[in-house]
Amino acid sequence: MDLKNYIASIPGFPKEGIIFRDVTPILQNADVMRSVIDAFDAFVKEQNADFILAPEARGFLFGTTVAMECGIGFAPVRKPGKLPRKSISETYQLEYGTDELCIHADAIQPGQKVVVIDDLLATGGTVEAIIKLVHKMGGEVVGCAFVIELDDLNGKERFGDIPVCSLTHFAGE
Ligand SMILES: O=P(O)(O)OC[C@H]1O[C@H](OP(=O)(O)OP(=O)(O)O)[C@H](O)[C@@H]1O
Ligand SMILES: Nc1ncnc2[nH]cnc12
Repeated sequence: MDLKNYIASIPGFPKEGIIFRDVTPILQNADVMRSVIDAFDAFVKEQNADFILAPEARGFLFGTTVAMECGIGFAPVRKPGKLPRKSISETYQLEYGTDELCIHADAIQPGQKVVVIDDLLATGGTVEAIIKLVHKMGGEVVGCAFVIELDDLNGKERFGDIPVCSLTHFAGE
C-alpha cells in the first residue's frame, strides 16, 4: 500500500504557490488509518515515550488515536484563547508575522518523555514551539512523528538531534 495514494494534492490552496497536502482520504479508509497508527505506535514505543502532544487541528486526528493505542496520555496544543485553564504559551515565527501556541500548565509532569505528532512537517515552526513549551514544563521531547514531510523546507533541522519519523515525503510546497 502506497500512502501517497491516500494523500490528495490541491494546487493553489489556500493560496497561489502552495500545493496543499490533504490527509483526510487516509481517515476515510480504516485499513490505511490502521497502518499509519501502527507505524506511529512502533515509533513511540522505540522512543520509550510516556506522553503524546499534538497541535490543532490536524495533529489531533492522529495524536489521540496513537496515545490510546500506546496506552499513554495525550494533551492538545492550541492556538490562543481556546484553553479554559491556566496555560503557558510560546510565540513563533511565520513566513510573515508571528503566531502563538498554548498548552495547559499541568499537561506534562517534569521528566516526562514526549513524542509530538502532526499530519505534516513544513518549516518546523509549529513543532519547534512545542519543543520549547515542553522544556518550559520540565519535560523532554524524545521524538517527532509526521504523516508527511516537505523535504525542501528542511523543517527537521530545527529539532537538533531529536529523532524524526516521517511516513511519506514530498519535495516541497
Ligand atoms: O511546519 P510548519 O511550517 O509549522 O507547518 C506545519 C503545520 O501547518 C499545518 O497546520 P495549520 O497551522 O495550517 O493549522 P490547522 O491544522 O489548524 O489547519 C499543519 O497541520 C502543521 O501543524
Ligand atoms: N503544503 C501544505 N499542505 C498542508 N498543510 C500544510 N501546512 C504547511 N504547508 C502545508
